[in-house]
Amino acid sequence: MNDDEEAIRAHSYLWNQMFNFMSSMSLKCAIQLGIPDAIHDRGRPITLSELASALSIHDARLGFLGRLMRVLVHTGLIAVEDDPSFPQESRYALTPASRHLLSCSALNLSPLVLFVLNPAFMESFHCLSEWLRCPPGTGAATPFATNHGMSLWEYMRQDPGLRNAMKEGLGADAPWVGRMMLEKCEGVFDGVKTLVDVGGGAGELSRIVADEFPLMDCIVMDLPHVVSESSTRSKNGNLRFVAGDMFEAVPSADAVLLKWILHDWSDEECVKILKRCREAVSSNGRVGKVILIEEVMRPEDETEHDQTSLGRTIFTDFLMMVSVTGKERNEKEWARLFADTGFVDYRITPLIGSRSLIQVYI
Ligand SMILES: C[S@@+](CC[C@H](N)C(=O)[O-])C[C@H]1O[C@@H](n2cnc3c(N)ncnc32)[C@H](O)[C@@H]1O
Ligand SMILES: O=c1cc(-c2ccc(O)cc2)oc2c(O)c(O)ccc12
Repeated sequence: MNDDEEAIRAHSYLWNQMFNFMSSMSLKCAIQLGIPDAIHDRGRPITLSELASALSIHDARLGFLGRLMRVLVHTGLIAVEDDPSFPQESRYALTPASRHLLSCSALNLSPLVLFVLNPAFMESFHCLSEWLRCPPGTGAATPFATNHGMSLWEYMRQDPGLRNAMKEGLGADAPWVGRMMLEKCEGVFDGVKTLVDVGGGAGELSRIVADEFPLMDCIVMDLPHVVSESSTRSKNGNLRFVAGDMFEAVPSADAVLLKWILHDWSDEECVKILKRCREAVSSNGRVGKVILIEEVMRPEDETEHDQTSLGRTIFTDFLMMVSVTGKERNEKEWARLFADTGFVDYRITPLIGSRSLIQVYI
């Protein structure tokens, strides 16, 4: 490769990196407009004018919509099919990726996309360099707090929109996690008469467990402003919500469930939470366990291009650094946390890629 060719390649790489945010933004716009659902509802590939009419977009904006569609085709979210009988008009079709944005999809990722791409997180990335430059002992705990003057949790208390987006975004995988938990972790709820889902949000995962085990008493514990908005019901009435602070106390139970909780917190904070969980499952003579749904980062997540996790865990770890005080952890880091809290053993069951269920024993 000569110098000119190398410079062209280098520039092209940089242009792509610079414009990467437009892939995310056009994805968000496609979800907000309901483009995947409109294509799906038509039952066949859709023309631009049909799409505009399905989305209630005025004819005067047809050209703009066409340019958005060109970006979505370019990024691979939408496919374009040319029908020989209508050579003038392209028809847009779903791809495997956009099928997972459909509201009828069991694995609908749209709520998580809308949550992650909310302005409160995105603005915080502008404060990353300022935050990194802070001398030790100065500055806010996170770039989010540098930007907003408060932690994500304080921000959530006063922003019902973001609170709801978090509930919907992180709760969306509950049907899938629930199914995996029951299929891949046989016996995980054997002997569990009382379960507490700590930081359980809307209680979607607990509802699935409660419906599967009608005799189990399922308690979702979350902060007061979250619980006061929760109305999820189980078929058998064995699901209830309690307000509490996991740093203070966790209700006594045979098992404590934490899904996407500990990755929000630093090691020191996790030890405090796990101590409260340990007390909950060992109180009143119980010999219970703690069940975590978390990423267990594997060596290959940091090196190889594995479609199931690569990038995802590196990026969720980065998001945890920017938005909260947490991080994604590998097995050694998890084992150290459990030992530091006085747990004697643990068992990891991979659910998909690095997303795992960890049973921690007292
Ligand atoms: C990342 S979300 C996970 C929600 C849910 N487990 C899920 O997977 O959908 C974290 C949850 O922890 C809750 N939370 C934060 N601080 C808490 C505290 N001190 N005590 C109890 N819950 C807390 C939040 O309100 C939020 O619902
Ligand atoms: O934006 C996120 C994403 C996650 C998340 C969801 C699913 C995974 O497999 C890994 C990470 O978790 C988050 C979270 O806990 C939080 O407090 C804010 C944002 C996100």
